[in-house]
Amino acid sequence: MQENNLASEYPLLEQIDSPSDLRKLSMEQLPTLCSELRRFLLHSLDETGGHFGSNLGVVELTVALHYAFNTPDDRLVWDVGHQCYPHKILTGRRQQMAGLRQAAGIAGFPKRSESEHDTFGVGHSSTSISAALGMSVAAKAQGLTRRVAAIIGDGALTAGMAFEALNHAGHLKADMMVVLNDNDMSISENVGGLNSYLARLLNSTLYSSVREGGKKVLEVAPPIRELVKRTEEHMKGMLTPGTLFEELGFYYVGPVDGHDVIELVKHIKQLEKRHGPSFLHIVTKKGKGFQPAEKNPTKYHAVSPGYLTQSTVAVEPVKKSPAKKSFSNIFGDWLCDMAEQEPQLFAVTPAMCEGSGMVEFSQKFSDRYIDVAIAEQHAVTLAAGMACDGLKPVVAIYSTFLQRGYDQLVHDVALQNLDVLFAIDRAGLVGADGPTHAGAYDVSFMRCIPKMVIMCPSNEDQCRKMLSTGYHYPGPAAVRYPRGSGSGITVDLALNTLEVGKGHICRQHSAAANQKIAILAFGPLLHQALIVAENLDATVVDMRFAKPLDSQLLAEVATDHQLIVTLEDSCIAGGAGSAVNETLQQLKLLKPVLNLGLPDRFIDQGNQQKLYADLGLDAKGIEQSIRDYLG
Ligand SMILES: Cc1ncc(C[n+]2csc(CCOP(=O)(O)OP(=O)(O)O)c2C)c(N)n1
Ligand SMILES: CC(=O)[C@@H](O)[C@H](O)COP(=O)(O)O
Ligand SMILES: [Mg+2]
Repeated sequence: MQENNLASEYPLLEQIDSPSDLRKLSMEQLPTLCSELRRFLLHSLDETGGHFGSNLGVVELTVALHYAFNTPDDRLVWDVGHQCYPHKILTGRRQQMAGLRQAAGIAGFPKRSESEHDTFGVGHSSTSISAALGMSVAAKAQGLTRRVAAIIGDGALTAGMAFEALNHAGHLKADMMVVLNDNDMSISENVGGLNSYLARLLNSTLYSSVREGGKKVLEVAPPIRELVKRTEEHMKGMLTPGTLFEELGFYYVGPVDGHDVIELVKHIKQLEKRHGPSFLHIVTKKGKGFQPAEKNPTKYHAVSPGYLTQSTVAVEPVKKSPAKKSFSNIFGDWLCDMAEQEPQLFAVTPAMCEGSGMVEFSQKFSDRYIDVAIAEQHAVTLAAGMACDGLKPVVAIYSTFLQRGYDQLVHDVALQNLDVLFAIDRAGLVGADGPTHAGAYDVSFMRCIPKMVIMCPSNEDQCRKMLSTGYHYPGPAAVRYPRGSGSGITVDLALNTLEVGKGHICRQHSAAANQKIAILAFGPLLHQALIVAENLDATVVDMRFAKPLDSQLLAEVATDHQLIVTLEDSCIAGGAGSAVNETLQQLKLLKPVLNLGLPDRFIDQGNQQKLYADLGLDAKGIEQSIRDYLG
């Protein structure tokens, strides 16, 4: 976006390089600023793509918070952080929006190293209340009168962690504000009793009018304040029970129109004077101001570049239609096919139906489809319970989000050897979402769990076979596959299985090979290994299982080769390569081993393929590493 265009198109917005500039505006100018900001977002995201509906929905809220609070000294803590673009624009990063979610550009989530305004790094949901409470505790300990607010969506509020924090904040009577941005949506429709409860709160006009009446008097006649307050409390007790949030110790205000920026500023200013925890419940529309997104917020949760021109015609956001099926689609197809013949198959998702490729299953097998909301821990233990009593649960979960359910995986599933299949999507690097969403650690954190079977498909066909293998394996099993598509290989539609713990030699070095090198690949990087092998005349083994490792094959290969190279799209620390090292030691086969995989550091966002290339995990880089190792 050209800065010289901004002067004419965004006259107010271009005056704002920090929230202190924003605070120079009059209240009356704020609605105009909001419409400029919304327009800016629409155009900026047309160039870069990114999270969409949530950002359009929080324009007024973001302006109001920065206007009412003295940021960055006061703290704003965003939950998930996918709605932080207006915040980034108002905090000096307007021009950097052109590089949003790109390599060397600004991140798509709040990031402490990027700005003092990003008070807490995030990407996973439901952390904001805990973090804000921590900041409130710190402010008190240091004698600071700092205001702190957590901004959380109705989806993120469904996670246990959010409730743990509410419970504690009420107990501490902490000086903090929770702003609930209720747009009645998660990525898909929000589910659960809490969602119904919020809807009931919206409908209880009686309660709102009592509170509204009370507030008006409260502002004009201080002596009557206590009387009104007591009457209000009394009425609440008589007419409706206190809200859940009041019961937890919060002063609740709402529901408030989250698109009325002036009202929002007034409410926030009122609340920030109070001591103790307060709860501002605002109602917004996901995708506000862009009709196709308002109508179809799930499709517009995130967009690809170029959505704007075409969606005004097509109403659907433009997603590049890939010729090849993604691994998520391969999983979704397998799920439907397996469910046809297995009546006890149930599929569980923690709020990631679309991303996990489960839309068709959710429609065809609605009675066996379970969206637990954003509740990964619960998803895993729910599956454990189902497995105890005769069902065959399949938990579809992103690698990064399984981190949330780790104790449940160990203690509730594996320890009891329960028959649960984990379909782990987004394994490896994911690209634009960056380090918060990288599926880098699952092999390492699962490998140490007794009884786990861990499968790493190198292509789509193998992925399907591994899903069937894991499904029939009578214990905890995981298949981990990457974001996006594979090579487009034809998939055998039969529901065949593989032998557990068996690898496969794909290519043998020739008799004339100078150095006998064996590349042991775990997962989709096998294709890069095969290219390298042509140049180096190496053996290539598709190991398939990170656990149990094919130690017999490994022993054979180690005996016959001078160098073993392990290759994986997960972190080397404790990964599949480490399993090879350990096994070789146990077998007393002390061979030189070169472990290639994700390095022991967090990898920033960027184009997925390019990131792998930059890390030396494309054919060229792998060959170079091997040549360097051999000296
Ligand atoms: C622990 C975790 N699980 C799942 C996700 C994926 N995710 C990102 S945004 C989102 C929906 C959040 O809904 P809400 O908080 O209501 O925000 P909205 O998108 O409606 O603005 C989900 C499920 C995540 N980021 N973190
Ligand atoms: C913010 C969040 O956690 C999700 O919206 C995530 O960005 C989805 O990622 P995919 O695009 O890989 O489904
Ligand atoms: Mg929501």
